[in-house]
Amino acid sequence: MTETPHKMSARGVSVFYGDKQAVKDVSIDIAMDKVTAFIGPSGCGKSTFLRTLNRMNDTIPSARVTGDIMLDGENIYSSAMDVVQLRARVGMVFQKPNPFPKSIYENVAYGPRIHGLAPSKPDLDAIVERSLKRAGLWEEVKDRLQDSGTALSGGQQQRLCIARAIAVDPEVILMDEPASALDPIATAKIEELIHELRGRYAIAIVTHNMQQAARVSQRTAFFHLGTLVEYGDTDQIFTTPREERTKDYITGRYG
Ligand SMILES: Nc1ncnc2c1ncn2[C@@H]1O[C@H](COP(=O)(O)OP(=O)(O)OP(=O)(O)O)[C@@H](O)[C@H]1O
Repeated sequence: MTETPHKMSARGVSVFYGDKQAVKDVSIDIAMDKVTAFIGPSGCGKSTFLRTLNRMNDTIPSARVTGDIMLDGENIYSSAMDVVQLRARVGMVFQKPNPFPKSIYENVAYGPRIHGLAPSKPDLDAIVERSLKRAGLWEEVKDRLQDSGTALSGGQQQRLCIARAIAVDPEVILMDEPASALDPIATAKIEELIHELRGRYAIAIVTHNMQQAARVSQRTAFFHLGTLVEYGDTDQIFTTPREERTKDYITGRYG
């Protein structure tokens, strides 16, 4: 695999829901300047693993995580870690767009305001504009910032959610099947956006869609039955997988 600086490192991570183990002893490094795709058949644990990276599983009462996850060398599961701060540094975009039932402006302004990132109204306006521009939505909404975020199309709502994540200046963006609820045109826009965001943020994306993984990522991790079977450069995983199970999956033998 090509050498590159790491942003996050997981070591020996397991996740349990009650007695059931959903993720088994996963160790992986998430590159600073690349898009990492998590692929694998339904139920293999890829979303569960993604959620360990910003402690989103903390919100599920039956979930228990063991192992270590470091963000710039700092253990995110240590008691010293402020989870609210962590989720600003490691933002998340979900499968179903989930804007707040508030204006487009407020959706983006809320995070920077509560994190104290904008001392004045002009500062906040500038953050909102910059975030919407980076999310490729500004031109479509600049004249109606006070309209409700929920009145936008599905694809626009998802880009609004990306703008909301960007607004608090994250270091990592996690995306859990961000385009699976969208039509092909909206999906293509999200994929283009992922290309544009690469380099500025470390990005990890769960996708069911292997073509999408091949298009948007530089690294691919293949999960099966809770284990990380193979991790490598996307080109290698899709052309010369080392593991039989990876080959079976990418050639469509199961999943
Ligand atoms: N909140 C939960 N409570 C109990 N079990 C769960 C919960 N969420 C997921 N699981 C179980 O953990 C396993 C892994 O699920 P997960 O959603 O992480 O897989 P996935 O690979 O992302 O699948 P999919 O692509 O279908 O979302 C599955 O067996 C699933 O049923």
